[in-house]
Amino acid sequence: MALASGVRFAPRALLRPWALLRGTTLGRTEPAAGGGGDGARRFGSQRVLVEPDAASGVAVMKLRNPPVNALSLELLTELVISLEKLENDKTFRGIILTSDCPRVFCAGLDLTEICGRNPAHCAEYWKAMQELWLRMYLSSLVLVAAINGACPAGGCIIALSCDCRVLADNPKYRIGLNETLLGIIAPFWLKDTYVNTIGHRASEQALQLGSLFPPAEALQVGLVDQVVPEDQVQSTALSEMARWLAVPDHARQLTKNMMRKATADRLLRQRDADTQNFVSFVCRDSIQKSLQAYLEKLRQRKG
Ligand SMILES: CCCC/C=C/CC(=O)SCCNC(=O)CCNC(=O)[C@H](O)C(C)(C)COP(=O)(O)OP(=O)(O)OC[C@H]1O[C@@H](n2cnc3c(N)ncnc32)[C@H](O)[C@@H]1OP(=O)(O)O
Repeated sequence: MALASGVRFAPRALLRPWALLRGTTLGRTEPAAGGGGDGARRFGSQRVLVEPDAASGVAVMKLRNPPVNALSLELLTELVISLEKLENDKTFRGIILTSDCPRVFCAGLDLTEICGRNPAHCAEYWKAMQELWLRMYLSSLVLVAAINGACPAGGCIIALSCDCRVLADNPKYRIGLNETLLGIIAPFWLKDTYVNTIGHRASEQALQLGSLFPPAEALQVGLVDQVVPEDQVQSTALSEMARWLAVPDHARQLTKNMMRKATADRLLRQRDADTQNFVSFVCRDSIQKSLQAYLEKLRQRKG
């Protein structure tokens, strides 16, 4: 993790996700709709669409794991790989992260990955979640979240790992860490990310109550930086990106590292213990029952 002008400080090789991608189309490059030159070619995978613009050095990364962009093991893996690809390509200085699924930015953890699964699977899944958070939180690129849908729990953590958040002004698009409402507890690094963003007292309240904030409240508490009409989310995210890219990379990167390193190091120091805690917690019968009941409620809510 050497730190110097233009040097990337994101931890690398923490996970070897390639083996998980059997049958996916990661790395395929195709012309973007209406595009022509190299700068308009898009790439990505089955669940992550990347639209790079080499001229501006900005890539738009779209989550597309319908119906709700739940963070399945495959989606986590493909996100990590797409991020790594952009981090390693000196053409790119920023990523706008958004959803390709209508009305939902990201529904958080894919509960089917931790319901009725064996401890080894839960451990593999949790390591992939840690990996994504570490990579996003410490990314040397500017990450702007263009939040065009509901953003609970793990979805909120992904947004909070970005440098800036623009939320569409729709009362249905609520954002926050609602873990307690599922009968589960946010681990310390989710809590730390929350505290770093909205402060201790607001986090204390919001975490215990499992609050999901509608846009105006999310803006007021500092969970998002801008709330704009839905059709302006993308353009506002681009304007924000321009503001962040106006700062010399090395100064911005070193400052970001200074602000975030201690929080990330805390997880890096106790990654295995955190995984064991997660596994032993979610594998308890009582927790499995709550998760199952929550999933059932979600399924019945439909229609
Ligand atoms: C112990 C350590 C804990 C660590 C941290 C955990 C963080 C987490 O992320 S826990 C996950 C928390 N997530 C949620 O509470 C979100 C639940 N989902 C929703 O509230 C809604 O689905 C939505 C607001 C995101 C979208 O609403 P919409 O009406 O558009 O869609 P639905 O009809 O509700 O859902 C469609 C479909 O998707 C299934 N589904 C929804 N969320 C999840 C999920 N997180 N994991 C797996 N599956 C999910 C839902 O059951 C529906 O499935 P069916 O089509 O089969 O009925």
